[in-house]
Amino acid sequence: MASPKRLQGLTAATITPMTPDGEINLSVIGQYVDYLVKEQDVKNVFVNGTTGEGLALSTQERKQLAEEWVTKGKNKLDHVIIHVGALSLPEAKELAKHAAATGASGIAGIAPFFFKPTNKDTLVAFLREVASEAPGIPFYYYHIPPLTGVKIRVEELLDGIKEQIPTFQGVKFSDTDLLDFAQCVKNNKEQFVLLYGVDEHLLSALAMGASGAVGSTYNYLGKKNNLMLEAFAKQDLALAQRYQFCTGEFLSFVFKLGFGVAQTKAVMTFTSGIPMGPPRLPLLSASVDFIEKAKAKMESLIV
Ligand SMILES: CC(=O)N[C@@H]([C@@H](O)[C@H](O)[C@H](O)CO)[C@@H](O)CC(=O)C(=O)O
Repeated sequence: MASPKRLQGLTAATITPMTPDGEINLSVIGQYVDYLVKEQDVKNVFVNGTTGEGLALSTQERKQLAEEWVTKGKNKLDHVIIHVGALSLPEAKELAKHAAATGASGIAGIAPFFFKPTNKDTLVAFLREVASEAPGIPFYYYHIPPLTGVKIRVEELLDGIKEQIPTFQGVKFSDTDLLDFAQCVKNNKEQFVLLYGVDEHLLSALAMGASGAVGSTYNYLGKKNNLMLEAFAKQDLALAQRYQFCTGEFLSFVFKLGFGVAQTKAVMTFTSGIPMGPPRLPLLSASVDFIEKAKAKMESLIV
């Protein structure tokens, strides 16, 4: 599904549906695609990332999910980006090669985070080897220092990267360092796609010049966030703020209850009606108390 369109707008960081006994549940992916497209106006997905518990899945499971998303997304989704990052270089390369063979529109990779790259050159060397397994599709760097602990500034990383990685297309920037993000935009806006990944701050990133966003809340608040993008494009800042405050009100409420991937699965289950199942250990399922309170909050949201 190599897409001629440049990636922009919203991309849902997909959840990995699981059966009650913890197996991946491929049978609902088709329904999930239709829900995103029809109910949330979201036509781009980022598969096997943080929200998708990618690093908690086996290589085989990651491949099956990649295949299913590409197959079910055909003629419905604009972009299916497969996250192929792994701690082991051979595993990341295998996943990259596989994603390209399935027909994914792009691949992305995080920095390895057990043995960490200590400088830009070693990080680029790792990413280059991964990207070179999929020479026909775009590669995106997935920057998420709160989880990887790899804090190499993206501004520095992007300097000269195209010479090292010819398929380099952009960054999924999941960090709150808006100075670094702004420098990336200032230096590379024409050349690269710069996607922001902290949903509660998206409006600030749009003001900095973000090309779009990747995040977990676009699974269930995609429609409202699309309206925020529209309001921002029309320079209606007051309306854009109201939509951002709506996401903020929900997240600020659930953060106080304890919020992460497990809770995202629960929120998506009650919002979409598609069973997302439990998370995989060491994550634990959201409590009944969380689900009741989050559901009531979601139903009370107004713009
Ligand atoms: C740490 C984390 O999970 N961040 C999320 C956000 O969408 C996050 O859930 C949201 O901003 C709420 O904090 C995304 O950046 C992650 C993401 O895009 C992914 O799952 O690959």
